[in-house]
Amino acid sequence: MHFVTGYNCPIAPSSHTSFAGYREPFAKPRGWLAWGLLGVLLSPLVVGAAAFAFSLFGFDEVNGKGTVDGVAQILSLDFPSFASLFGVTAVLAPILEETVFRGFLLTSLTKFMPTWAAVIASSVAFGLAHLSTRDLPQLVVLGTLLGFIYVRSRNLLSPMLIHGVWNGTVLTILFLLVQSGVDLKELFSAGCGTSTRSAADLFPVVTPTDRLCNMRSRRPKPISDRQSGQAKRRRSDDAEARPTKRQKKPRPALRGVKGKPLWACSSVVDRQAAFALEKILEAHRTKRRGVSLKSLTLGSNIEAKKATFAVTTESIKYLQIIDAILDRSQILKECSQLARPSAVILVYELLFGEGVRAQGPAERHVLSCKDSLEAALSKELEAHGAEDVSELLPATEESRPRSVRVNTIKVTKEAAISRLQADFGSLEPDGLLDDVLILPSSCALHDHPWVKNGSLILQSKASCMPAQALSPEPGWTVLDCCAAPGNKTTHLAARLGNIGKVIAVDRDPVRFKRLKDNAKLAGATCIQCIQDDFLKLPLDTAQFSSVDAVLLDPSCSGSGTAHNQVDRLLSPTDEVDCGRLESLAAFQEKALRHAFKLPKLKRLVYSTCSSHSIEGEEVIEKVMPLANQLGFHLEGPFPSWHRRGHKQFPDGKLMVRADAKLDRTDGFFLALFSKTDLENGIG
Ligand SMILES: C[S@@+](CC[C@H](N)C(=O)[O-])C[C@H]1O[C@@H](n2cnc3c(N)ncnc32)[C@H](O)[C@@H]1O
Repeated sequence: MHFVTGYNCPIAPSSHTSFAGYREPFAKPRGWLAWGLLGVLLSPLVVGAAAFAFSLFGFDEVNGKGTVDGVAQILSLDFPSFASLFGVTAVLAPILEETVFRGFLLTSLTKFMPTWAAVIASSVAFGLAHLSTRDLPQLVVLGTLLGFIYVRSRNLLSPMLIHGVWNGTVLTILFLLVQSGVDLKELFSAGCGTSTRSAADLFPVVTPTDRLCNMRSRRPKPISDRQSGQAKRRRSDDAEARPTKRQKKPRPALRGVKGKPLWACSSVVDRQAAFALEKILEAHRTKRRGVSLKSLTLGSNIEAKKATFAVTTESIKYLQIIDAILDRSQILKECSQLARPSAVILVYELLFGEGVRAQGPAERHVLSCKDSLEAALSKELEAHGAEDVSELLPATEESRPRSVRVNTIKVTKEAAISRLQADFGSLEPDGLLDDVLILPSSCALHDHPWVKNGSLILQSKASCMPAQALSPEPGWTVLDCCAAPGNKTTHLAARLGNIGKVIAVDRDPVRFKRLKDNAKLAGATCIQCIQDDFLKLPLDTAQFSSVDAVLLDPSCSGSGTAHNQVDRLLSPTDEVDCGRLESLAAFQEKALRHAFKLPKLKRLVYSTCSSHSIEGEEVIEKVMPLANQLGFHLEGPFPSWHRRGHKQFPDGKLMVRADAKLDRTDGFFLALFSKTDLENGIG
């Protein structure tokens, strides 16, 4: 019997006598089933043994997408979808791939090489065609088994049967996992070294539908139905969420108890919030710095950013009381598969948020404990003599207006005003800063198309002060000494009209990448990025002799932006780490002294988002003698701005401050040095 013309390639006479029989893919009608069943039995053993052997050589550490990952992205509880996916992976793919790789390729290769070599070569091609480095070794082994069975049975039905049973079994296992509440996307993104990862390695779904699945997975996933008005906002947030490039999902820590995978929240927002909460609590526990609520909830890989941010911050606000409720109700003791962060989020949703729907096992468990959770809440209120839960919440600051900087390299201020007015209704230009617009706090700007294309920059009003204070002239060369992520750098470029040069320096590789990306997004072609330690730059050499102005915005305690920091919510005390402040201040002074080495320097702005004078006025006062000696004086920028440096410092009135609470922006400090024009006697 001949198969589809074209796949049944006529084989030219060859020196390898054993191939003649493969001209007909179903040449041997009898015995194919026995070979097929033998292959079905052998395949898990052979592939499993191979996976184990490869892991001994470290192959299991290879990263990248596995063939099951794509399937995991789209597999749902919906049976018709599963049935059609089953048809593609367990029936169509085996027929097509066995026809191509065994019926055609293997057979054709036997013309040029011994049969065993053709089996291996076709298996390598089979493995490579799946475009998965991670699964390549197992795919080649599986392909070899399929080729061997084909050679022995001389009937393409045998490898088709094995291939179909393999894919069908893997898909069914995945489906059963989904049904038992396991989130496959999280399971397979859990990183190297977990048992789930090796399970995925062991069972690659062998089908080109992976690519189809990967393509489909880039579409945003619809969020669960919710009833309230806020729920509608969330749904629209999710609908807006367009995953950028490849969606990088947050990787939750899978801490299976007794080998059981943990339940994830079913809704994207709750799942992301639980992940953010886990990371924040971990960082708080270990006193690790650099974990930001914003990047965990508003980063480019996050779907429905605003809702995720809201649920995470609200849960943190309620954390103490939710912890007490969890302990009183003991609902975590009864269930080892519900991790505490997910429980916190779901209890928040159930008791204080929008409610919980019985979508998955985590939700179902929390709902089944509703009575005991409510009883625990009542007892907690009673214990504190509180009438309402609001009496137990930490005091939080009122929400601030949003400020946005118009990137004048890309759009005019007028165009930005009319666009934002059309989108949000009310807004007002800032009275002090030329290119800053102030919008109501309710405006969701993170996903705005003009923010995404770099026409608008989300930047606090205070953080826009330094570039305007420095006011470099078009054609100048400006050195931004501690530049990343580049908010002020791109602002400088805009103030230059993109004419001249901004040399942007940062030593942190991760932040440096963001600096470069932000410069590109802003269309600021006059920015030259240098990844280096600013303190090591030879500023007194010819290389920097063209620098006219400096912006020094060094690392600081960030105490002025503490209202954005979760630490405040987690332990709302005003504890100050004096040792850290002193070492930051020492670096700031050193950096400032270093900047004054520039031979042609005319203007220098020093700024920090700190409310501590040790990082502001004190640094300036210490460097003042050197500055005076070099012919610099303090200029008082923004004379109409009321908040100046602390009064106890003689030059305080020439410095600028912003107070986080009173000025409803970041707490900030700024000082401007200007070269005294000795010739004209202007000082
Ligand atoms: C406050 S942030 C700068 C924020 C930036 N000006 C902006 O507006 O986007 C301080 C930066 O200084 C960088 N930094 C700290 N020490 C440095 C050094 N010795 N050399 C260069 N960069 C440094 C940090 O990596 C960090 O990105």
